[in-house]
Amino acid sequence: MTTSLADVAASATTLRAFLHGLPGVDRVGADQRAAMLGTRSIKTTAKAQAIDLAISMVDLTTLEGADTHGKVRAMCTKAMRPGGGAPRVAAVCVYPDLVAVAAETVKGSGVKVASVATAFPSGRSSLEVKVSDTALAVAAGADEIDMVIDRGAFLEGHYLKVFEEIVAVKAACGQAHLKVILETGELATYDNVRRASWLAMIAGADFIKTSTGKVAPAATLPVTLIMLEAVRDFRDATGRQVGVKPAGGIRTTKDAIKNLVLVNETAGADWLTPEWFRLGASSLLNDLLMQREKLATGRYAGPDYFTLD
Ligand SMILES: O=C[C@H](O)COP(=O)(O)O
Repeated sequence: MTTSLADVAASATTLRAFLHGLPGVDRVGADQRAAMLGTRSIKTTAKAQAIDLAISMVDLTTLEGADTHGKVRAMCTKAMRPGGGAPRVAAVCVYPDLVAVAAETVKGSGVKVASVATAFPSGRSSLEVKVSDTALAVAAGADEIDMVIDRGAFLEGHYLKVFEEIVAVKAACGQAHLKVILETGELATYDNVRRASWLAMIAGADFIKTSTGKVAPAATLPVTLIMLEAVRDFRDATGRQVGVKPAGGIRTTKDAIKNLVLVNETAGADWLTPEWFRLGASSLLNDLLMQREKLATGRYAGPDYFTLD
């Protein structure tokens, strides 16, 4: 890379020139490669390991207006001890006002608390509100902040505005990790997914995340593939590793394993840990646990065995 990234973000013009200078995404190629990797089969022993790895990468999520303290506590208990000897999940993900309840429940377990600050899911609020939303969530005990980008500004080409918001939210995070949600289902093109990925990483994202789970399409394989290519290329260019989190619509063990194959074949094995790859999902964990049980015993557990998400 001939220009340093500090120079890239020096002005709206340089940032725009850099993002529009990224190679275009071959749409057909990306769709075909994702489809091809999605059909790879894996051996039974590898499948058992893949299921446990996937469980350890789950950001177990509840993001409903009707969420209660009781629901969040129950979800946290399941996150810490999914049952049957399965590993704990990576994190629980909740709205900011429920961070304190989650943090108290998972304390000392190693399960992180993530929160969707910044006027999630639309992001339609002032920067002051977004920064304060973030700071309050961190003060309440959030280890990770999942912010949404301003898709309106991005689609109008106001990249510096999006960049500055991410920088401001990152500053408000302090020690907490920042996941930047691109909401790829609203970005219209794969080229935009690549541009938004780079924009977020240049601005300081620790993770890039596909979706809020409130917009369709959410975490499609081609979009995750493009984001994995972006983090791989960003590390080659800068030496800094950024994580990836597909989220929204990932419900089955099959979906989870397809994602793991994609990670391995695209970004590489360095990303195959919960530190660098997460699966944001509200109902995936139950299917992973059921398939795990099936592999271990040869039969599915009864319907009452697992708590419903
Ligand atoms: O961040 C995670 C998503 O909101 C979860 O979406 P989901 O309910 O489709 O699994």
